[in-house]
Amino acid sequence: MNGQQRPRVSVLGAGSWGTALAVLASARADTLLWARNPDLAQSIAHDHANPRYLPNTPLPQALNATADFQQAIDHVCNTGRDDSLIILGVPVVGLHSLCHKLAQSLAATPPRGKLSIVWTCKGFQPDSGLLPQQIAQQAFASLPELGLGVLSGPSFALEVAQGLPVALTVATRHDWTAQAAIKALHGSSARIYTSTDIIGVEVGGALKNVMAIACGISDGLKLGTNARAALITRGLAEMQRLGQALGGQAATFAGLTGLGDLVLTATGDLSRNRQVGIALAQGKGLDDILAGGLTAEGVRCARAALALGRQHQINLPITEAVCKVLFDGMAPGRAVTDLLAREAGPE
Ligand SMILES: NC(=O)C1=CN([C@@H]2O[C@H](COP(=O)(O)OP(=O)(O)OC[C@H]3O[C@@H](n4cnc5c(N)ncnc54)[C@H](OP(=O)(O)O)[C@@H]3O)[C@@H](O)[C@H]2O)C=CC1
Ligand SMILES: O=C(CO)COP(=O)(O)O
Repeated sequence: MNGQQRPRVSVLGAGSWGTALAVLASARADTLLWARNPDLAQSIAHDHANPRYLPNTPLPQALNATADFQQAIDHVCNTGRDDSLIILGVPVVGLHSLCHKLAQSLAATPPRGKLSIVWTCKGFQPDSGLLPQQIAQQAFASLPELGLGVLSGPSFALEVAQGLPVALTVATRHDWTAQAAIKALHGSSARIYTSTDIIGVEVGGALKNVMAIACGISDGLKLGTNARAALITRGLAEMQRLGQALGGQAATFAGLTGLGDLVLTATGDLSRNRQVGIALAQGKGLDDILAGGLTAEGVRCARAALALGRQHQINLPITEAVCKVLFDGMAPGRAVTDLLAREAGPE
């Protein structure tokens, strides 16, 4: 691709996943990564390193970074092209404020061509139980010309930043948004699949983190691989029950963003949610585990998932057990005993 043909991408949020996606995009698109911390932006732009979130991982020279929010918006708004893309790389707790900041900026400087925005966070908003798509739709309600979607799937940031293969799904109702994500990311190391089931994709991403905590607890207690397989399978059933009640499609949960991400996160030691479960099983307290600012979305959204389950009269026994360990001080071993002691029932 020459400079004329390359699409433009801005990634907002320079944590581990935002940075890894910016690395991926920089091979195919003119990519600008926005970090709210000026020192981090400087380090990415000049030293080609993100020592806080991806230590010991050299970043491509082609990847540029800034702490100037408006510069990141102008980068994709001034093109007059229809494949410009903004990727939101912040956790669910940061999504509301980032979307509103972005909406303000786009209202003041409207894009010259079609602009797509995809978010990458996995979870429910802790207090409201809102899915990311609901947060984004509210924030961008006055800008109906934008293409909105979610990018999700089994993907540890470190492996993506190292150029290892990955498959992701972009779920959107706009074909041109799917095409923008494909143009920016689909290539030799990344396969991008498309979907229109935004709710199914988002519920899979949210619930797999809770199940990864459960599997971490089980593995930390050394309950064996049979127990882990049971948790993954019954966790998938829980995910699908809640997801369908919220409007997701059954088939989505067997795909990359459901089963795929569940298997990765429940078994892969790079998972922070799994690490939380292991640490809980070792007797560590939640406050100590999260003290360094660890992003473990399953902790933040487990309660919201349980509340949604109750609201829709969906039984979520594994989620409930995880909540008891996380927030009610129940010993991990006791939570397992209680799960096993339930009445027998049809699968
Ligand atoms: N890491 C991974 O492997 C993957 C993560 N995800 C998902 O991506 C999301 C982000 O996770 P991840 O990158 O890992 O998290 P990290 O903890 O690595 O980074 C979080 C980033 O978000 C920024 N941030 C937080 N709140 C705000 C806000 N209000 N406004 C602007 N920036 C904000 C932080 O900025 P600062 O440094 O200034 O605090 C930081 O750059 C999560 O939902 C996660 O589940 C999805 C797939 C893979
Ligand atoms: O979402 C992820 C992989 O797809 C990352 O998992 P963790 O947030 O548990 O590290």
